[in-house]
Amino acid sequence: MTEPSAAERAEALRGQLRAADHAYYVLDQPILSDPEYDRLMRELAALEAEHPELARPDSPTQRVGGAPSERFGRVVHREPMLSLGNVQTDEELDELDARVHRLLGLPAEEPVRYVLEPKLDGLAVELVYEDGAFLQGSTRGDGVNGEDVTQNLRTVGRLGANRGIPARLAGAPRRLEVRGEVLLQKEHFAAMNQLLLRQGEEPFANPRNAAAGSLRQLDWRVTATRPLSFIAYEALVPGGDGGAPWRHHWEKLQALAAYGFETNPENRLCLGMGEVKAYRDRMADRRFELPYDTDGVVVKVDDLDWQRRLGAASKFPRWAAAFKYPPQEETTRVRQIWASVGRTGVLTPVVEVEPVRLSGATISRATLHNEDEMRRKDIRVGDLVLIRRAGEVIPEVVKSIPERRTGEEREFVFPEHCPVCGARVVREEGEKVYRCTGSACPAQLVGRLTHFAGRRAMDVDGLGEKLAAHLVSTGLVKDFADLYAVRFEDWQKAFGRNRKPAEGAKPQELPEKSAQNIVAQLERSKQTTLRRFLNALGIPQVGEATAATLARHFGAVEPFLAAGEEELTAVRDVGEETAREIRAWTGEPQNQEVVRRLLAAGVVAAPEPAAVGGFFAGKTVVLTGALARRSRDEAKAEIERRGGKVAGSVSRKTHLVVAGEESGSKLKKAQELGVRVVGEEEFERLLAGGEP
Ligand SMILES: NC(=O)c1ccc[n+]([C@@H]2O[C@H](COP(=O)([O-])OP(=O)(O)OC[C@H]3O[C@@H](n4cnc5c(N)ncnc54)[C@H](O)[C@@H]3O)[C@@H](O)[C@H]2O)c1
Ligand SMILES: [Zn+2]
Repeated sequence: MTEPSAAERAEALRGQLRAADHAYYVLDQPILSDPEYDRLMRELAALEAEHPELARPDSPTQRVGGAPSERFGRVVHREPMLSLGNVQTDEELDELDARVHRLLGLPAEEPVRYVLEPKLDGLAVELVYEDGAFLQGSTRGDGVNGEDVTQNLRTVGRLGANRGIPARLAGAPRRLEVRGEVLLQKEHFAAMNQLLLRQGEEPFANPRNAAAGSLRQLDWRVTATRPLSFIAYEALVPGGDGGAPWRHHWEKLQALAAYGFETNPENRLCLGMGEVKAYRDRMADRRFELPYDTDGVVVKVDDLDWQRRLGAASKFPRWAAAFKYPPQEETTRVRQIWASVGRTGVLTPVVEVEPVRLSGATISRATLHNEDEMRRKDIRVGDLVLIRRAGEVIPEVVKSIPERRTGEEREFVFPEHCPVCGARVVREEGEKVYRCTGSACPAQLVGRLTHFAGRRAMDVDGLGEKLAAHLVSTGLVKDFADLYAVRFEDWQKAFGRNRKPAEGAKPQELPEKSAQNIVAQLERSKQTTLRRFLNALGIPQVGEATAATLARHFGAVEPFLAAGEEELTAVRDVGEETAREIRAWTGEPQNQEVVRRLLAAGVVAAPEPAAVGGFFAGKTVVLTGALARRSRDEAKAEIERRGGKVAGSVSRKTHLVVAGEESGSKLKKAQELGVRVVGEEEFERLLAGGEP
């Protein structure tokens, strides 16, 4: 086969991009991930730059958005609605700043004033007001021709999602064109998808598509049922901004708020690139805390006269650009699906995917919560799927892309028998999940053991799934208490199996060392807190939070074991069902016996110590880059639980910087200021109470 010529490749890329544009802008159901789309776009732009004879005025590199759908009336934008150029690195940001200086003839040392705004991940609309009244509203469309969605827009904000789109403005110029983003807040998105599911309709892949799909309805009454919000970020007056009462973008934003629009409280004025970068870092840290999705920050030259002088190049203004975050979504292929059996016997589909980079980490597994979800999303082995990671550690499988199937894909069938113990698998009436019915299922026991040893439970480092599986399969461990009775030579054997000794090491040295290690870990784990201990037991309905409540209430193991249903119900935040489940567990003589043996082995479950005096107490910590073991939120919660504070940017007041994968400018800053920097391993050690 011969390589396609540049002309053929360019044509193929244009075809792919046009199809993707149609799916994304017109149908609101994308068939590519954003990074895939961006890669194709960059390839095409590079080809066209290298071979100018291949450039076409109608190429996707030259055009904004997609063609407006024929289903809507047409609105011609008086001023075209442009896209935003992309910058991805510090160097590109500096280039942007240098270009602004050059084009305006400013001295290099004079800092430019920029307005920084979160890049909202919704869809852009334009609203026309005359004499203060809302006249017409439209989508961006192809930048010049938008879709008339006036009626639909009138309903935005009616459900109280935010102020929405005001019907009348206070004190606005005679004709005013307002631009901004229609979006769905994350919680509204989740609730809306739930509702769509219950009605048997197709849920949306992400809040952006949901906002676009909700607004671009033929029947405005459907739009009215969707909790859409609007945030304004641009205002134009015919005759140039000369006819308008403002000279700076920042003033425009203030004016928009005064007219009655919601503007973004996160917007900031920044002087020079140092402040621009600091803002970007701060927002990157906080992005998952914001109530809506953002996919970057937008940098805009503040001075409107300068904006005019800078103008635009094809589809991008030269006075603004978007700094995009690492992608949250990617497409990848499903290699395999299998059912994993958890500690409560629930079978969960585990989806193994071809490894991809996602918000700063390499991903090879994704979750589907249960069979219903797998069927609904129609995920098959061999499928290309869209996966999404929004703050959590393991990403979620969002959808399959049936448009890109080859016919080789296979559906995954849930086994009728437990893949581990062979017992029957049942799905009870009204239950969403399949469960292994084996009362002595080793997989369940392995699940319970790893939970018991988990970081938030007894915290036995090194007792993972593999080791637990070995202990169970050899019969060494039948319950938690057995763990503390395993003999040293059995640990050695456990570590010796299937292992090649390390290069240069004497045989047996490695297993011996590992055995010493685990014994030390187990010994250490005996000094624990009641909260951790109760969590470790894996009592149905008792997670970390309930364990903490119970620990506070009872203060010791014995009164907890003795408590009847009524007393348990009286504990704050413990409902009747939970109380019943707890009592059923503690009422089981076998369970009582295991607890007694644990205590006899030397486990001491003390009441929670006050959080003072630990390493993190009173310290300010900055997190940067992606951590592999915890989400940002979890890491933050752990630090706060120990009396520390998490800040967004590095300063002289910072005590510690935790640097995960792909940490950037904050790491540099910390090194400049001489702030202590630790990696993930060290951070975990400090959290576990290790010596600083
Ligand atoms: N997955 C796909 O198949 C597919 C198809 C087409 C486009 N896309 C995605 O869309 C991108 C191109 O879309 P685009 O042209 O809309 O560019 P863009 O989304 O990169 O940037 C322009 C848009 O940013 C938005 N925006 C958000 N906050 C803003 C603020 N504070 N100020 C100004 N504007 C703000 C506006 O809607 C504006 O139209 C691609 O890079 C790709 O990621 C994906
Ligand atoms: Zn089983």
